[in-house]
Amino acid sequence: MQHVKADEGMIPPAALDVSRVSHAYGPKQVLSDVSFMVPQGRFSVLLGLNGAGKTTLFSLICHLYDSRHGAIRIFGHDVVRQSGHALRRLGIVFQARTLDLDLSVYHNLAYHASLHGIGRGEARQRIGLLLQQVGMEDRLHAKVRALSGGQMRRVEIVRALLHRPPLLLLDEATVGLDIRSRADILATIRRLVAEERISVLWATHLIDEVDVSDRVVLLHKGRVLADGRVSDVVSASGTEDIGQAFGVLTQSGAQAEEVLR
Ligand SMILES: Nc1ncnc2c1ncn2[C@@H]1O[C@H](COP(=O)(O)OP(=O)(O)OP(=O)(O)O)[C@@H](O)[C@H]1O
Repeated sequence: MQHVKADEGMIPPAALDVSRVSHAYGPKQVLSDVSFMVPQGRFSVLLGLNGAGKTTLFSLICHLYDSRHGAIRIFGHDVVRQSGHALRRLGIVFQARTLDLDLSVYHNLAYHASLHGIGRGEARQRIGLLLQQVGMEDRLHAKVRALSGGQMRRVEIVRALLHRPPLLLLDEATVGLDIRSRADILATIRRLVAEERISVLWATHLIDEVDVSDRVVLLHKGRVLADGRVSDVVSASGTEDIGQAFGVLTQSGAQAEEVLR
């Protein structure tokens, strides 16, 4: 699979370019030579079982840890050497909830906006607009503690988008939500991609969150087994759908890597 580099002439850089990244916690190797790209303005899925290494990868992308092996670029900016340029283009929703339950929706968001140097007037406007986009404009002054799990996730999505990042990463954003809330959150993000042209990497272990028109990166035990359009991954694995492809690839490991990369 060909990976286009950011500095190749007229070709626009990928929103996210992960190149040959490895990571170990002490002696435990959790990512091995991981490479893939997230194209601009598209919804891409990072699909992997629990423990595949998705959260570790996200931690490296947002520079919580140094990636000592390999390189990560956001719109062509290296997250280690040009972290300011790279990280201001990135919004992230972590798996664990991180809102202050005792503050209102507005105060949680306004606090975050001020950390990004967004003035009070602009922050108020932006918060209003984004809450409207996620269908929560009527909850501006509600205490976060009073919100449902799905509503809290929406507030976290708004918070991640306040500084207008062109790339949004979401780590198991629907975990712990009921079926209806899961579908609503996913639809909201897909609409943002279609209407605002933001680039999204959606990490999940749930196959039913993958659409046939998506791009998918299949991560298993710290290795990328497949990377490309869902239809290509499915046909290259000789199966009928991404669920079957996932099953085949995760059972046949290295052999599958030969077929699909
Ligand atoms: N701080 C840490 N120290 C040691 N091992 C860790 C640490 N964080 C994660 N791991 C291990 O690294 C592997 C990958 O974990 P990671 O959380 O990145 O996977 P994941 O795909 O996000 O799974 P999940 O959805 O369950 O969080 C797992 O075996 C996990 O136990």
